[in-house]
Amino acid sequence: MQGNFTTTKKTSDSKCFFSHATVPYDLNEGGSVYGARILEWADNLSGLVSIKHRRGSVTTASFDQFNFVNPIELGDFIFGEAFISGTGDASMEIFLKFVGEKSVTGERYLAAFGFITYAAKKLKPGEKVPKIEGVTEEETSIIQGYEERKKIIKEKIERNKKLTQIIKL
Ligand SMILES: CC(=O)SCCNC(=O)CCNC(=O)[C@H](O)C(C)(C)COP(=O)(O)OP(=O)(O)OC[C@H]1O[C@@H](n2cnc3c(N)ncnc32)[C@H](O)[C@@H]1OP(=O)(O)O
Repeated sequence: MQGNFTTTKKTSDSKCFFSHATVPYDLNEGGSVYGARILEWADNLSGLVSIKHRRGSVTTASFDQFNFVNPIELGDFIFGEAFISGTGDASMEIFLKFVGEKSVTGERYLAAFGFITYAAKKLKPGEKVPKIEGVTEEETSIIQGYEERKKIIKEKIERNKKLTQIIKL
């Protein structure tokens, strides 16, 4: 039986936050936070957001873009924030930012930001993931760019089909 499951949810329904004081375990040999640590936090945070948005199982489909803007030093605080920035039929795009903060002075800087796509698993026939509506000006503005980003993602998926045929196993 087919049904119309489409609803709209607000970014505030699924937005998630991360906070952490950097410790030696987080560092690379150069003394700043290891990029892969930030990617792990990012994937974890996006997983929470996408599960809360669809209230069902999900999987990471792609790190569409991730930008390391400023290094995070030992002792700095790091604050992450992630929200749904666009939805397709089965996919959810999550925007993330990580802001560093000097623990003593409170000076803040943009450490990293990016977009990750998650895909909903086990959708019922006719079911789509809920659409998204921004609450803050920042969220609404980022959501407005979704259609343009989705176009680039579709082109990438088509290019990847050719690439996967030539990648040797
Ligand atoms: C949280 C974790 O640790 S998960 C572990 C890491 N992730 C994995 O192991 C996932 C492995 N990959 C897979 O299972 C599959 O490739 C999937 C589920 C991601 C995609 O499978 P597909 O058969 O391509 O599914 P399908 O074509 O229906 O795509 C589902 C949605 O994902 C989107 N999608 C698929 N591949 C990509 C990609 N590379 N980049 C961005 N979006 C993608 C599609 O556009 C589609 O979105 P839409 O319906 O909103 O247009």
